[in-house]
Amino acid sequence: MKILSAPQIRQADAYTIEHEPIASIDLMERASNAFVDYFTRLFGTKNKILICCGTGNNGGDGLAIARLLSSMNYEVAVLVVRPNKEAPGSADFEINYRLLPGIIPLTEINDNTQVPEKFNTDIIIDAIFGSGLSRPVEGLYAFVIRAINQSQAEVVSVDIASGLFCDTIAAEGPIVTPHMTISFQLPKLAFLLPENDPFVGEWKVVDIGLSSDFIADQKSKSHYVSSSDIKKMLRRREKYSHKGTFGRALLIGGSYGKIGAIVLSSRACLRSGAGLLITHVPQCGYEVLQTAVPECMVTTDASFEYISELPTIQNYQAIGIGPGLGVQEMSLKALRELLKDVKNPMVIDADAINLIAQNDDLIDLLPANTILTPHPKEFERLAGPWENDLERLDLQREFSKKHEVLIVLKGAHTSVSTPEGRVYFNSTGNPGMATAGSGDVLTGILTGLLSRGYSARKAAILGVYMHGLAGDLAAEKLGEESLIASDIIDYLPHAFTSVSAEKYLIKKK
Ligand SMILES: NC(=O)C1=CN([C@@H]2O[C@H](COP(=O)(O)OP(=O)(O)OC[C@H]3O[C@@H](n4cnc5c(N)ncnc54)[C@H](OP(=O)(O)O)[C@@H]3O)[C@@H](O)[C@H]2O)[C@H](O)CC1
Ligand SMILES: [K+]
Repeated sequence: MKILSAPQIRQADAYTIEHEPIASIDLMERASNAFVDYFTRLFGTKNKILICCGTGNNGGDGLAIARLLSSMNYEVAVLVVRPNKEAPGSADFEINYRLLPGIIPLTEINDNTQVPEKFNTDIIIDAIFGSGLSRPVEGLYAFVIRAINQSQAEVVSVDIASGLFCDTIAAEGPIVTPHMTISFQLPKLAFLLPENDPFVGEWKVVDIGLSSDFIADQKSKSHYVSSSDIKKMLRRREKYSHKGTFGRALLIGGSYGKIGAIVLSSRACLRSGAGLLITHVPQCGYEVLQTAVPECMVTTDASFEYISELPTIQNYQAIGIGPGLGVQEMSLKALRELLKDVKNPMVIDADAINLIAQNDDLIDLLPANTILTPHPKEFERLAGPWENDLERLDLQREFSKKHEVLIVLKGAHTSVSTPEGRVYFNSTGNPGMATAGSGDVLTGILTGLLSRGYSARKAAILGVYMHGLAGDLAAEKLGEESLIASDIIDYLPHAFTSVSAEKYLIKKK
């Protein structure tokens, strides 16, 4: 799913009005109906609702939503914020203003003295500003937004929190801090920047039927990975296949006290479809691996405690290195040798990333399209510091372009950047997955998918999605609090089957 900028969204709006064709007031009605449809699934008629409206089209939506909810027996009141008494609202705001039934209490606020300290209601629907915000909020609007934020009510924003820009980090000036945002058609970039989290809350995108042709034609550097994107990517295991067909994978890692990391990667790699897995560990890991993962073959290093040398690396479709590796001098030497010899894209994680960050010569040795999977601290070691999330995103894109690698920056909505400078935000996963070993599992999945013959871009997007989906399915059963990395592996089969089952059902129809 593409992420469009605020001007592109405005153009999509105009294009739809002209080419569907549909009157702009009817498009507003469609958007308001889509909002109400989702809202009424969450909140019953017992709630007292206050709808705070600006006088642009976001406010117009607010008025239409008030009318629709009132017709469904919700107890609704409307507050219009209009600093200049004489200034008319947008054309569609004014139409909906005239259509507002008399039974809905309507208050207009024109100056600061009229703003209550806080609002006494169960739910506030925030429709002051939407995608048309053009500058930070001040004056009367700021007073109202502060009162909204101080209220005990559940706050639901229409399209985007009032005061938040669609395409960037939070500006100066007050911004509504909603519990939920119900947004139109496409996610906004602002929803995916962690520091905006207080101004987004939970979010849901509802379809309002903007032209899909127009959206398909738009250029966008940012994408939100949806389940339908994933269904298109997932391959079927062919009937006439054998374990060689699915590729040979090699994992390198583990050190004394950290063999568990490479065990997790190995198990996840096999669960992600690798035909054959060889895991290279220091001698202390031999028995552990053979016992914990009987499906993989194990080669051992000359060293007992650390990786100090390379195994044979020919004939592998994919190599992953890093989990549990440590940053010993001898492991650095082995990594350097590996990077000099290897030709295919690899997966680089954990201490292998740290070693690359500490040794400037290594980054240029990485084969094109190698996937690196840093968490933010590791990425900072690689690419340097940033001021805010938007800068971090730019840094990630630039790093990928400059070094021709994919960066999987782990976190909520893990972002995958490609050498072309595109960024794909993941839509699965939960806070329960912030647990020891979760990253080792991801490395195994990515190595497994690469060995299956997926391109690096597809392996990264698909792998991150499946990792998150397995975590979500595990959390559904086990809860987020107790989730451990092994649970993610245990639920990987369910993740793959849930996506592929849907995919093949669609194909058969
Ligand atoms: N395509 C869609 O998704 C649809 C969206 N709809 C809804 O429309 C809004 C966008 O509406 P728009 O009228 O463009 O913008 P807003 O309602 O957000 O606000 C515009 C007015 O507010 C003024 N403004 C902007 N920033 C400030 C500020 N900081 N202080 C005071 N006033 C401000 C702006 O004035 P300018 O001076 O900038 O011209 C406008 O007067 C979208 O979010 C959806 O909710 C449609 O209903 C359906 C299709
Ligand atoms: K809003």
